[in-house]
Amino acid sequence: MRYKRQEVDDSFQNPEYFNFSRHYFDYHDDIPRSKVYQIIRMMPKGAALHVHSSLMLSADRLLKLTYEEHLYACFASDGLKLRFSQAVPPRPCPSKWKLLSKLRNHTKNVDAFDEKLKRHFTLFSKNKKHLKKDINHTWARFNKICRTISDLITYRPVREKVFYEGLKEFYKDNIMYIEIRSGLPNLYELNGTVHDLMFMPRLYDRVTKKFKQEHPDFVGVKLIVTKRRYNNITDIQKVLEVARGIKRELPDFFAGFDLVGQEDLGKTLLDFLPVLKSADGDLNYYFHGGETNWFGTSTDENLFDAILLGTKRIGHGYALLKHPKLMAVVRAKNIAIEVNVISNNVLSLITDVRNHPLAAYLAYGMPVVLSSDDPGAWGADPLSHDFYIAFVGIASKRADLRLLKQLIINSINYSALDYDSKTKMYSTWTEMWDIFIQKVIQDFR
Ligand SMILES: O=c1[nH]cnc2c1ncn2[C@@H]1O[C@H](CO)[C@@H](O)[C@H]1O
Repeated sequence: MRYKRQEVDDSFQNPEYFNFSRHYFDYHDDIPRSKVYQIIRMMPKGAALHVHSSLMLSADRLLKLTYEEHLYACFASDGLKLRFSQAVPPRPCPSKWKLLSKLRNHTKNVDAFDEKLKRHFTLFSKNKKHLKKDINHTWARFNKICRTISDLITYRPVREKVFYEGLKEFYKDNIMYIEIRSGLPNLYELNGTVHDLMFMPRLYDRVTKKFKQEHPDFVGVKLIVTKRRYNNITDIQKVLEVARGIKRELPDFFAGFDLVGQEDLGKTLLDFLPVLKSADGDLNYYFHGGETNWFGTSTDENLFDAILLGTKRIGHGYALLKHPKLMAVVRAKNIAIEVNVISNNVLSLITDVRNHPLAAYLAYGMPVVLSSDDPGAWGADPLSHDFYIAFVGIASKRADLRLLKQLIINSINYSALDYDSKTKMYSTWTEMWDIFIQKVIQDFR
């Protein structure tokens, strides 16, 4: 049984639906019709502090970029491979590299072709079959998507557009400031030139400055350098050196370092302790920690090491609720938990959003910020969908605008901005908030 459209906001709370699991995918198409959502969309949202830059942009926009010239495609059993090239790419392809423009021209139904292509850019699917599979299966699908998108956007001209367009989508969602996580790939040009690792942060910094010039009320972007946690300790050591280099060259743009990828299957912080510890204070950490629904595993125990290593915030912190002593430490040390509800739902940690520990974190008054992780891959707005699900599906029914306001203030407070920038951002945001409230009163009375 499905709820009626107009009941979408209430349906989370309606006892009639208590027996039905509330997966984000069930609500996805109805969310934009909700009045609460429309208000949240208009709301000035402060900062998005947990976002992977390669998955910021919507699948629709990515699809448009596949219309760029010189794009070759290879449909392989382990996913779609893409490469911009003047001639057939020298990379191996189990089938055959083909120009995407030619494939598209030869198809009878371009819309159907594009719709199918888009499925390689998003985990969102109305087909629930895969929801019955386990976390590792979901992650395997997700990793495929990450690889295909990464292929598309490692081409320098496309990456510039992706980032600019991504900023635009965030700005339109009324976000003023973003902390992006990026693994710094080596970008390439059509003539085969491959850029060094410093090229990406410089490009991001330059595009941000241009965007800021064109949107003076946008506060900016900072970078958290990442490396996948299946790498070995030497790789981590190398990227920490690169991170130090970025910090020296772009001190205002650089925020810190993090490890990414499926935490359950990857290496632990403890595995990298010798190199992470030697960084002693010269780099700020923003570690993922406890992105698991297991208990007593190396993944939830990563939380101990993240905190001992002085992490400024904790990415996800899903398993923190099972560690009351750590909860107390997190509160005492004022370490924000970066909650990404939709991500946890889509990546199979929970099948029903109401079971998210965010409810308890809010009830206990824990320092929480809401973010969206990979909104492009979820078919979600940059922050609005996450705010909507958190507000309507997880927070107390008695919660009101004050909760939303507090979460936004937290996002400013726990950002990597310096004190003066936070103060300035807060005062601009307050003005925007007042205008927003007036508009809500006018439009939704
Ligand atoms: O929820 C998450 N936890 C850990 N890593 C993630 C998550 N979402 C995305 N990434 C990682 O960010 C990179 C983007 O290309 C990928 O390495 C992906 O695994």
